[in-house]
Amino acid sequence: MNHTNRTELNGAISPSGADVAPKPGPGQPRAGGLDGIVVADTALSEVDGERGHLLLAGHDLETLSAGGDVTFEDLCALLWQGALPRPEGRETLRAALAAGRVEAFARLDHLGDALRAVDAMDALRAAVAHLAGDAAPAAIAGAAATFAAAWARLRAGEAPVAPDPSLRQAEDFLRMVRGAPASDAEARALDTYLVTVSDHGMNASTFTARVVTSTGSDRVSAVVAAIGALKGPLHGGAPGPVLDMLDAVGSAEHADAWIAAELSAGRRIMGMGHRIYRVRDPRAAVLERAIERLSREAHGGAAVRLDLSRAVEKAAERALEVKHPDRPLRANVEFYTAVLLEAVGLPRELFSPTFAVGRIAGWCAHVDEQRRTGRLIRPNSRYVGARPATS
Ligand SMILES: CC(=O)SCCNC(=O)CCNC(=O)[C@H](O)C(C)(C)COP(=O)(O)OP(=O)(O)OC[C@H]1O[C@@H](n2cnc3c(N)ncnc32)[C@H](O)[C@@H]1OP(=O)(O)O
Ligand SMILES: O=C([O-])CC(=O)C(=O)O
Repeated sequence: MNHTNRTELNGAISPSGADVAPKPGPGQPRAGGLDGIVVADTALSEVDGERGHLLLAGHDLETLSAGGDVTFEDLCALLWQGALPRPEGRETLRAALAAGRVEAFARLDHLGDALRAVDAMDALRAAVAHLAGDAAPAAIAGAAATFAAAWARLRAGEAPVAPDPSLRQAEDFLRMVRGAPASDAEARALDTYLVTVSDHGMNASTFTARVVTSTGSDRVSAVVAAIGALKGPLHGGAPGPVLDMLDAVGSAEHADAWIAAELSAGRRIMGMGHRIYRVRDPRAAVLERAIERLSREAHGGAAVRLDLSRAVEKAAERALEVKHPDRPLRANVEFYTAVLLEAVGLPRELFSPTFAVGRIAGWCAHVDEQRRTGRLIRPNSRYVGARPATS
């Protein structure tokens, strides 16, 4: 490792190269998390953590999502082909994702016990692993929606619902999970969610997909590994626990006491904090607006949840500011993910797989970009174990 790289690694190794890990000062990154290290050039997304902006392939997320009519298919075109589609391109992608769902449904009886896993992310990981290694992005994305929905049906003791290839991914996913058509307002809210989580710089699961790709491995291996990374509670596993938290708090007047008890027990508040954002995650506001829109158009119940979540968010912000005055810990995307996905009628066990259904768009785009522009990703480690005794 050269001198520059030594200092880049979070200051974990001193500029002199000595094996000393200096204790980080207040607000300084700690060792081991690769904070601040650029591992790839990408044209897919930019996360501005200081100002709270997310750019998706040249489009500001807030602008992209403002009308609530950009679909997951549009976003796939943007990330996979570089531009939002014209109407006929939209139709091509809709058909490709629908074909992926239909092919996956035909495979359901050939997945061994994959869909009998107790955990939905275990099931999704095992089921996606059955796809052919270099399956096309739309085939993987469509299959993920079918597998996740089939898992939920089997878990509820019901038969999986066959896809309807005339529908777009968001409306068919809701239909396959719930066994009844979704309203237009619900499908549009889910589209906004899938678009919002589709890509996010070098997050842990995307990095995982790029590392796997960098070895020359195939697309499905990269996506399977990424699903494993997304599963963890510090990444895509947070929204289910956010809903558990809202249930446990119950009403706004209990929020401060509940948050204080969690923090004094040494637990983290799910849906709060972020590696990159030092302000509120801009996606939280986008999802909040989508929930408001949905509650105006269809679900009055979502408004009640929204009020409670805002109260809990404020209580968490206040308590975390006292506990970590040097480290802004604000709401991240997972906080309002929980409220939105509940409002469109998805069970909480399916929140992380639904995140994966959206993020697969980004993973597949990164796999292709890594193939085009990257090289083997292989950082260094520093040995701190025993050495043979010298005579
Ligand atoms: C899609 C996504 O992946 S968004 C993230 C979803 N995950 C969550 O919401 C889980 C809760 N949040 C967290 O655990 C963190 O904020 C993370 C993992 C998201 C980012 O963490 P990092 O940048 O690695 O910060 P790190 O883990 O170093 O934490 C810094 C300090 O803040 C504290 N902290 C960070 N987040 C939280 C939180 N949500 N609640 C309580 N304390 C927190 C840590 O305990 C640590 O305190 P210490 O210095 O006293 O040990
Ligand atoms: O960027 C991150 O580290 C986590 C995140 O918010 C995401 O993957 O959407």
